[in-house]
Amino acid sequence: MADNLWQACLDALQRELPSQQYNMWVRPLQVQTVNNDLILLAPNRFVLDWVRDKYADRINELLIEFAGQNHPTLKMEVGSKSAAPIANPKLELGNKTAPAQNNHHSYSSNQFSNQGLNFASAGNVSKIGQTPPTNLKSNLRENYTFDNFVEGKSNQLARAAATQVADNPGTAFNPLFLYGSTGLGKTHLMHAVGNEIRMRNPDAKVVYMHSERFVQDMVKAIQTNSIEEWKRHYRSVDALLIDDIQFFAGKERSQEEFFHTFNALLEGNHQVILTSDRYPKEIEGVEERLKSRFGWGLTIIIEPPELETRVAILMKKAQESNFDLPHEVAFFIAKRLRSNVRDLEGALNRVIANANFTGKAVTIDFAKDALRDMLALQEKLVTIDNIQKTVAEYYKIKLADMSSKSRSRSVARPRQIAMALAKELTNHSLPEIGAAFGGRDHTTVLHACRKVVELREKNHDIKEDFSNLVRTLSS
Ligand SMILES: Nc1ncnc2c1ncn2[C@@H]1O[C@H](COP(=O)(O)OP(=O)(O)OP(=O)(O)O)[C@@H](O)[C@H]1O
Repeated sequence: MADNLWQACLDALQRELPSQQYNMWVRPLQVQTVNNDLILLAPNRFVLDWVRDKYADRINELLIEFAGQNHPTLKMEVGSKSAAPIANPKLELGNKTAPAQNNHHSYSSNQFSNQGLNFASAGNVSKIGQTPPTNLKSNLRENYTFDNFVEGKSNQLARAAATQVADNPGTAFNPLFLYGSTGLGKTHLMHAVGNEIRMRNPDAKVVYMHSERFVQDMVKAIQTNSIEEWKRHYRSVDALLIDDIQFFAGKERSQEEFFHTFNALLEGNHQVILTSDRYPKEIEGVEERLKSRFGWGLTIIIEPPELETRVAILMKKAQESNFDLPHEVAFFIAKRLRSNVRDLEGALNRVIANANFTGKAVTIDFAKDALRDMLALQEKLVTIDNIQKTVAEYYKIKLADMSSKSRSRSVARPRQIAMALAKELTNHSLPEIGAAFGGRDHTTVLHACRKVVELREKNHDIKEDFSNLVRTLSS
């Protein structure tokens, strides 16, 4: 009965939530009933807090909807139905038979435990019956940590997933696939996981590698007749981090080797983390079977950071460099440079260098001057014209509808989105934007901007449309 009721809730949540959120937070929950309590068991505190915060209200509504007056009381606890410490093959240390294929949808009792148990054993797995790697360097960049990764809406899920993986390597989400445009922190997060794993278990073999380097290494191994050894080395690591896997495109032999390495690692519950500049299915020139395997764990996008996060990143980076960056200057830079954290960093470094060199006070005018060419480039990239064309194409409406008087929803909504984008992505004033949209009043633009903020909160499709458009326009 409770199972049916929970299943109905699950079905509804699956329809309502973006799949990655559903897979990440809702799917791992187990249900138990005691008297008239419906107890959701979360695998750890982190998931519990998140679900309680974000989804408990909605779950309650669904319970009332499906069970009516006598609906059970919703409770949440950390725990698991199958309390017996089984199910995690990594704990069976002497066992060399391959464990069942890891699948991110099947969570076992101790997969999410924060005890580090899984990992301690993962470290041992590579020592059993295998030659320890001798020539694989970890290549981890120590300065990419969770501590100095600034969290915002755009990267919150990715960061949370990365934290889970660092807590439970090999079992939480395997592989973890992070994708998004260039310079948004994918590499940083990947190293942060690696560093965290190493911090907890200094013996862990964590190897970071750019995919191009992986290919080069493999070619070299073939040339020197050492491919077998090469394979053994890769397959014995506890965590393999491969960056920018879109560079595998067209390299069939490397894909083949990677496919086998990847399977071996997953089967042994060793962690794999991958990044790419696009969604796995969209990577051209990579075999279907490999792409589909990329999606076995958890696939998460990192979006361009919103204004507040951009300001926070600048302030944090300035602080790390012991540079006193006035808040309004950070705000000015963040407002002008929108698409990419790497550019933000570049801008900040330039301001710091100029300030040190000239000894002048750091004001908005100073920053304007120091960043003149960067700002000019950005201005040229995003124009209202461009926004109107892109949005019209995206929604398959006529460009003329951007300025028309039509109030039909199919036209008015895209027009409002285009106005909001113009406000967000250009430096035009509200009256200027109104003028460009068929001579509308600035209050109409303001209304559109507010409406779009509201819609992005409530409506997943619009949220996604908006992000897609920002990405297209900013890249
Ligand atoms: N949220 C963040 N907080 C702090 N620094 C960040 C954040 N996001 C990105 N950065 C910094 O921005 C720079 C670029 O990030 P990174 O190299 O991780 O991007 P990427 O997404 O891997 O890009 P590419 O696809 O080009 O490899 C790095 O120096 C990184 O530290």
